Amino acid sequence: MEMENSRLSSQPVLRLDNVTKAYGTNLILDHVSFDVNEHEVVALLGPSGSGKSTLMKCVNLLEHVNDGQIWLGDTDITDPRARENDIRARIGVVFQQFNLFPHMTVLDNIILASVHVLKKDKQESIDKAMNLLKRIGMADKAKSYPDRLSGGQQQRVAIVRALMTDPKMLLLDEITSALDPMLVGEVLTMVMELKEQGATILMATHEMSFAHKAADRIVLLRGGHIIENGSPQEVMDESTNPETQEFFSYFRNL
Ligand SMILES: Nc1ncnc2c1ncn2[C@@H]1O[C@H](COP(=O)(O)OP(=O)(O)OP(=O)(O)O)[C@@H](O)[C@H]1O
Repeated sequence: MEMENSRLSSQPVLRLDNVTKAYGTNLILDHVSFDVNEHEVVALLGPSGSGKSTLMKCVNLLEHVNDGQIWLGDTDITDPRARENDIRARIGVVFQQFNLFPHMTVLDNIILASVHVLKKDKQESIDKAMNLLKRIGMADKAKSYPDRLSGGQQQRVAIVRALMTDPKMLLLDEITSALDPMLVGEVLTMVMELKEQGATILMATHEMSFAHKAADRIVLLRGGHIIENGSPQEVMDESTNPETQEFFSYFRNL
């Protein structure tokens, strides 16, 4: 029994095991394996078209893998018997485009899944949402509609919404890419605060200096393969792999 417990406690929150994904004959992810451990922030980097979004979609069950497994704790979420709603509640997802419903207030957007999918008590959900909004200084926007908010505020509301189900981890897919550069900072500050509070995060990003500062580990994807998996220092500063150097020099020269 003790053995069993120690095995469970060292289990990663997310494990990709030889994940392979093709669109038709176009192989996008070729036996991709890596872990995200508890309280770890992992930045998924790679050139445009390298498969970052596809990988994120496979983890969020928006796409099916062709081969390999994705484990969320001890659940194989690629198993067709896995319950999609249960899994989605355990992973908080934020995408590049703010996906708030325009016809609903900020508060209604935030409590929607909690009340209608998880069937939580409405008042409890409202209290929780208001607490989260207070923490990011946006309680006064609860009754506003999304189009009255800046892009940065909308994205922070989307993060709050993702936190409502107390997910095991957050999946952040290019969450600052559609933002005016002036508004990127406030969203990244919120991600940094979540890291400091111990959140487990997998984020695809083009913000290299943020990845260097915030990530515990960098996973670099190229041509459907992981070519690096190490600390920001190892991967971004010290790697001698020419493909890695070429990728980061492109960003340094921007
Ligand atoms: N639904 C789809 N059907 C067919 N091909 C697709 C589909 N979605 C993505 N692709 C292809 O898969 C490859 C990887 O795309 P993906 O969006 O995952 O890359 P990415 O690394 O996220 O790129 P970016 O940094 O530009 O967002 C691309 O060649 C893309 O054209």
